[in-house]
Amino acid sequence: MRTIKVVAAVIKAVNEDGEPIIFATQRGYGDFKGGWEFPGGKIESGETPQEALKREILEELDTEIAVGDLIDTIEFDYPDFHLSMECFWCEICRGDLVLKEHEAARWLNKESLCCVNWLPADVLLLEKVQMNL
Ligand SMILES: Nc1nc2c([nH]c(=O)n2[C@H]2C[C@H](O)[C@@H](COP(=O)(O)OP(=O)(O)OP(=O)(O)O)O2)c(=O)[nH]1
Repeated sequence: MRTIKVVAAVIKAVNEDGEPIIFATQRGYGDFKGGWEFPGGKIESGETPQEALKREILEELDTEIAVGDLIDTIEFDYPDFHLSMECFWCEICRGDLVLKEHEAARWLNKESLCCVNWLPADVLLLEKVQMNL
């Protein structure tokens, strides 16, 4: 089975009540349309994961991010491919998270984190994100 290498950004911020929140996006096209994910995409040849993530977030959300620590690498078998997805904590440096490709987006806190219909692979990451919010 072919492996697709993807990087994903768990963009963290603080809301007006001082609570930590993270940014989730809903896919606007393709096989997984309507599913919720962490923004990001495929690593191109010659890129580090961090470079790929900065490029993807600039392309998809018109926003510059700082890439922090690796949260986890998710390994998941979809019917047609194996996904290897490196997920990083990120923060916004500049920009307003403009949805250029996604259908919708939400800021989620610890309690609402599991309220959206996450893609199957992402479910494996949620516990770690929740523990560290
Ligand atoms: N970006 C992202 N992709 C995810 C997540 N969870 C998950 O299963 N995926 C899967 C969906 C896609 O098959 C693949 C990411 O590819 P991608 O974001 O480049 O999207 P795509 O296949 O539509 O690619 P393309 O049209 O831009 O080439 O990883 C996630 O949280 N974020």
